Amino acid sequence: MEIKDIPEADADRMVDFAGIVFHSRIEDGDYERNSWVARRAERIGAYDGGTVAGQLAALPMRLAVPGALLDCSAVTFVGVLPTHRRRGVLTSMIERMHADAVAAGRPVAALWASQGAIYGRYGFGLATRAVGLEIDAARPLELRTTPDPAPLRLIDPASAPEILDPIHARALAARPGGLVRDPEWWTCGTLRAVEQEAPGFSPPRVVVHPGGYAAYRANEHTVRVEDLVADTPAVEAALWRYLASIDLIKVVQAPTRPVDDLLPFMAADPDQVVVKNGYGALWLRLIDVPAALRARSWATEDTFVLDVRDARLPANEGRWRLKTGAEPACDRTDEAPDLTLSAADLASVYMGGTPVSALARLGVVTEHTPSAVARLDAALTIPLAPYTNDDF
Ligand SMILES: CC(=O)SCCNC(=O)CCNC(=O)[C@H](O)C(C)(C)COP(=O)(O)OP(=O)(O)OC[C@H]1O[C@@H](n2cnc3c(N)ncnc32)[C@H](O)[C@@H]1OP(=O)(O)O
Repeated sequence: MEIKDIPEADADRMVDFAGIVFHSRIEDGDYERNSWVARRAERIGAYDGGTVAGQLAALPMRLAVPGALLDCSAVTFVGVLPTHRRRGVLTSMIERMHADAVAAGRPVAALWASQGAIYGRYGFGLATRAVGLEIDAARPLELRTTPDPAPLRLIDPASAPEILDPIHARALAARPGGLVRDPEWWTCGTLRAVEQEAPGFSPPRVVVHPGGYAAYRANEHTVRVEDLVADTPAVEAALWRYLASIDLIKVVQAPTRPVDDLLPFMAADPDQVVVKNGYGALWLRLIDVPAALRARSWATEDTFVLDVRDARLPANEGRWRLKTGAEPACDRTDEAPDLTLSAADLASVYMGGTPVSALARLGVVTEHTPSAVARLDAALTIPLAPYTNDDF
């Protein structure tokens, strides 16, 4: 098996290949979108002679982490032919992706996993989670927060990048976990014409407030919210009120919302907003542990010696003296460790979405110095839970 680049001319073949491994029929509009993803990615192939037996795409993106935007390999389109599975093909492609990310100086990689059991072995940890919300819109939505009265306007999605991006940038600064979106990402990704998961729904509609926006699709009785961000709870209230009051609509579905979304608390009748499900969203890989730890902002001034286990990227392996606070530092040390943890678990806690204390209680993070777990949790604390709503 030879691991090498897939040429751009074969980008469409990657879409066909994805159809085979995911057992799906990719419809017209979605085909174009997938082809666009394959073309803008770094394309890694596992070749068995002239046949592609495995593929992996890595999109060069920027990921919002607490207090910073980090270069990130956003990994997608991963698949191995059913004829070649469980022979180490995926492992070889991940090794190549890791090497590419190191060479490009990207401190992190991220992905959405088709199955949660796959990526932990490669040093990925589940870093953001999401919930699905549903509003009963057959009756008026009463809210405990007074909606901001500024007027809302529907805009042409073509003008969305210019109008929405500054609002989205503010949201990324307030809440980590999302990707920086360029104009193409807005139009071909976020506001794509066809959404395979919502057959029969309208093209995207975009409603804008000076301090927020909502992008949604609708059919004759349902609004499906695809993206909603707001500077303040009052703007959030204005957007939810609008969505729930559209004529003929009986239900508002929001399949991907932050785990600490205010809406369930904001509804005057809590039974009117149902939390449908919770699920794992973004898996994060700290490609360069010290660079990632230096880059994020920290809630407390403290010092830790972390003993990091990373068999896949040995440059991360060993003891790191981490100084948190206004001027973070992270350097090699021989001092005795306060905590021992895997690179995957460090990735899980890195954006503040998983408590170190939970992992310590599971027995997978070892505390050598009493209170080190509680202190690290305090240093990692962020005001809003991390949230990823970028589909790739
Ligand atoms: C970011 C994304 O794109 S997610 C999409 C992932 N793709 C899919 O789910 C499509 C369908 N599945 C596939 O294409 C393949 O089965 C893959 C990509 C999941 C795995 O590829 P393979 O080449 O078979 O994996 P590989 O042989 O390198 O496996 C390495 C290890 O992972 C384990 N593993 C692989 N797939 C799975 C799985 N689905 N569940 C649990 N363990 C798995 C293997 O058992 C092996 O473990 P070991 O090292 O202890 O022996």
